[in-house]
Amino acid sequence: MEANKHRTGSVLVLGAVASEILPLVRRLVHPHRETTPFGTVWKGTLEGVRVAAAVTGIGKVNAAGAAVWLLERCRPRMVCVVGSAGAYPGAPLRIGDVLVASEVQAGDEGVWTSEGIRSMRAIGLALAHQEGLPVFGRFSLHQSPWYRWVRAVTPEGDLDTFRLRYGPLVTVGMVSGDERIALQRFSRYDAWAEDMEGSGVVQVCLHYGVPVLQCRGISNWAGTRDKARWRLEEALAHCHEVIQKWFQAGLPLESPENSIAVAGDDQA
Ligand SMILES: O=C(O)c1cccc(C(=O)CC[C@H]2O[C@@H](n3cnc4c(=O)[nH]cnc43)[C@H](O)[C@@H]2O)c1
Repeated sequence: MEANKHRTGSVLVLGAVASEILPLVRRLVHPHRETTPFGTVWKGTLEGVRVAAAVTGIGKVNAAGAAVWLLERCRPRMVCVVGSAGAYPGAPLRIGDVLVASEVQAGDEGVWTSEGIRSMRAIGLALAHQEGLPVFGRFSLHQSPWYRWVRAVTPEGDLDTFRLRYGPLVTVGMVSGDERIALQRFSRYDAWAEDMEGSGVVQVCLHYGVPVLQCRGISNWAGTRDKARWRLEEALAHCHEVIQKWFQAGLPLESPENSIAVAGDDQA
């Protein structure tokens, strides 16, 4: 609490379904609930930081729509997407790990011909622009001061019961339905895990110039449809453990750039 006593600005946290957001809502001081066209948003404070925590609905259209609606109204200093993801077999992840996205790919966009799939970059169509430069299907997050700050306060490695990893995610409209598709996607995208919302939110945030992070607990192997083999609750609990550490470390809402060295020193 002390670290954030004089902080201004708010953080917008987005999750597709209630179970991805409620662990955070339970920690909010004086939560106030509102309804949006996309779902519910709770507003309150956490560790002295104003937070809007919203359920968006599944898929990138719902997530992007909710992001626009809330960005317009809440004007947050930064956005954080939370939830679960399916790890690709072969990726350096275990079920229960937490993956913070170093980049998010828009996995559905491109051209699909009989000869194969061509990416947005290959066909020269930009999805957005950043500092005047075209951004195709890969949104890189690792250059942002926020990403560097979270890496400093929660370094990659073993925590008590799981591992925290920083690496690439891909967002897809159709989830991998079997291991063959999951393996194909692992080699096509060079991503470690897939989700269904991330790129939609990241793309919207790029248009608004608002920094964004994505933190997901690995609940399953992509391609595994049998929910009995998923560890959703555990993955979400671990994801929220990581987010909680960021709040406790005093999210640097004004200037993450100036706080990186300090955060790094804290880990020494
Ligand atoms: O019914 C299925 O076969 C099936 C397979 C994968 C995912 C689902 C979902 O309903 C996912 C909902 C939710 O969770 C995220 N998520 C978690 N694991 C995965 C995955 O392996 N592939 C894609 N998304 C995943 C996703 O972001 C959704 O919000 C159903």
